Amino acid sequence: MAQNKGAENGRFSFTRTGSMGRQGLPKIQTHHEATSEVCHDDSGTPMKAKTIDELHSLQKKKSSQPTTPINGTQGAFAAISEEDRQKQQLQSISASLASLTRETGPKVVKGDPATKSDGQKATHVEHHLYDASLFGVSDSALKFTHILYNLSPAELYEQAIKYEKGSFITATGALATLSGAKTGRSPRDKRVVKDEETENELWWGKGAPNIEMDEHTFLVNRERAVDYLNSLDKVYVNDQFLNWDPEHRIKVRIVSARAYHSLFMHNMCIRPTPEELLEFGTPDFTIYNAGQFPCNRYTHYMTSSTSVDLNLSRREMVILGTQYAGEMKKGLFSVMHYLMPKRQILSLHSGCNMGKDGDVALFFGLSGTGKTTLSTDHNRYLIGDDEHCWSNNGVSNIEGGCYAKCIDLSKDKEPDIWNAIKFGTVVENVVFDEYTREVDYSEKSVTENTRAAYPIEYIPNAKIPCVGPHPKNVILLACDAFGVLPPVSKLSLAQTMYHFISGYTALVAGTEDGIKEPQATFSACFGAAFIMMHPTRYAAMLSEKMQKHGATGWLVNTGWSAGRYGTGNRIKLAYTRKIIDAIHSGTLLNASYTKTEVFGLEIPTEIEGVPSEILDPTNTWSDKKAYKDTLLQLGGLFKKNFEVFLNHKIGKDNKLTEEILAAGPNF
Ligand SMILES: Nc1ncnc2c1ncn2[C@@H]1O[C@H](COP(=O)(O)OP(=O)(O)O)[C@@H](O)[C@H]1O
Ligand SMILES: C=C(OP(=O)(O)O)C(=O)O
Ligand SMILES: [Ca+2]
Ligand SMILES: [Mn+2]
Repeated sequence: MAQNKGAENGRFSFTRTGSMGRQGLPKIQTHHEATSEVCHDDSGTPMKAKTIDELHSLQKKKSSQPTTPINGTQGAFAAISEEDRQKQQLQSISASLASLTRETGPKVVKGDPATKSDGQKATHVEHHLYDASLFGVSDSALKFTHILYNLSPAELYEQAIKYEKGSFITATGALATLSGAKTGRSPRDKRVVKDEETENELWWGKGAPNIEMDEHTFLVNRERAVDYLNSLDKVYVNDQFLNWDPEHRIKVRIVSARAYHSLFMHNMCIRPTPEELLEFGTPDFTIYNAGQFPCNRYTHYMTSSTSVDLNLSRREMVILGTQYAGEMKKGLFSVMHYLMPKRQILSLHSGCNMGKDGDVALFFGLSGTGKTTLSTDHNRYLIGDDEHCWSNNGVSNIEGGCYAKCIDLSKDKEPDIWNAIKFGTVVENVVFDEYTREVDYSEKSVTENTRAAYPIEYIPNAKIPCVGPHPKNVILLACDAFGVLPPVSKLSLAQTMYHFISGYTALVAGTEDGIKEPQATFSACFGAAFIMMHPTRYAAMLSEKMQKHGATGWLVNTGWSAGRYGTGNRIKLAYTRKIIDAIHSGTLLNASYTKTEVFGLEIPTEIEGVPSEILDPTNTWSDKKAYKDTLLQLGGLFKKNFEVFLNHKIGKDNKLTEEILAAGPNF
């Protein structure tokens, strides 16, 4: 080891006597008091390793995660040996990957095929439905499928960097990756199996997000995905949880072909402890993500190469032809939108945070309206940014992570999100400097829908466990591209319901395939793409809960002001934050209000930190006639959209239904 103490203490000297000296260059003498002529390059304790392989083996300590048996456990696995437990786990995974038609296969084995010893020594299981000797085997039953089970982020980084083109480590340690041809969700390619159970329970037909497919076609696609996955050398399996409410926790298994997908779900779902993983058993729901492989266009119901198929009775989802990871997260959200209401629990497409005094706020809104940005608030505890449940126990986050948009992300305006983009975080489709690997968040060259997925604990004031008491404020976020909705209005319960059912916003570019510029849209319950039952079912639950717990509804326009998209400008985030602060603190509840025409919205006359003139849109438009025309245009769109809900009852009696109808625009 060099003992160079630096030039300033004069311990090394240049001499002209060394071999280099003959060529005119001085010899650097790196040891101070030379005691012998022999140069030792090593003065520490002798090496334990004799070979480089032995040396490498010293690097790794036996892992405590996730396979350590717990001593003295009372659980179901306490009595069985570690080997048996591993075998049971593999059998469960093998069952997940089994073909529904072939008699044998797959042979699954744990571990990376690249690590020689794993394939030979590790436990492996073979799936037999019948006696294989009677039926003969296919080639697919002869090979091993290696299972990379609940790998750690570091291991997934190594996998991604080694095997997945487009994977890089950014300057802050995040894993940059590409989602391929699809950089947003494909709602038109979503299919839901219509069977005896779902035919009557789900929302079908005009306006519904559920496009039907039959059970048989689902199985065709399932087989396609399973065969594809088994044809690979290795697949990733994540066993994780959804919902922080322990009473209503769901076990999910995600089988995927990419380390990117595995790390994404590691971040987005709730991560089991090693003890919880030991007792995981059979999952409640399984995703087969074969996203690199297209669906077969000759298959019934297929209208493109992409298909995202949900089978609620089988509790399975199949993904073909899209690698956009958001499909998995939002697919599971759809499942929760089915399972939770059946248990009288309201599932919500909303962000959620809590003040120091325990006041909880929900932030409803479609993609890009500000759920993530506004729920991530340095002065409040973050419960979650996107998917929640509201039960008799209060609120709980469904997920274990956040999925933030990062287009134009700035350290100043969104410091907590900025700082969460570090080791472990997946950043999708961002552009970075080739040399420094600094991400350029303003770059849209891959897509406008650039994203960061990080575990919720990367936000410093995350509330763990992610649960809270009943909400006090229900904030409906609309990004109004017409620029006529006021920055904030206080809503009556009937108005809250009207706007909740309408779900108005402008779709901004990116999150859904094909959207290039803001476009007015109505999406019931601020999440029509994910709800499974009729919107009035969720609305009735929301109104019942808001009434019972005395929550106040608000409509916040995070979109345009002083003109529509193109002429006006987006409301400054700093102002929206001040508005939200005033809602949380309670000062806005007691402010003085005036009523707007057409929409009949109560708007405050002043808010601390916000210029009063912007609070009423009539002030900000220079062309008053254009304002009135645009206002009426939007009002007309609302009316037209609401027509399909006119003959649906909400709640127990007709009173609320009538009030809701009257709470829309009047002109
Ligand atoms: N006034 C505003 N309020 C909220 N977000 C704003 C505002 N102005 C610009 N933005 C930007 O809009 C985006 C909102 O996205 P995000 O919070 O991820 O939406 P969601 O979680 O609802 O999909 C962020 O990129 C944010 O920086
Ligand atoms: C991930 C998504 O959620 P959001 O845009 O609401 O954050 C999405 O809609 O694909
Ligand atoms: Ca979000
Ligand atoms: Mn969302």
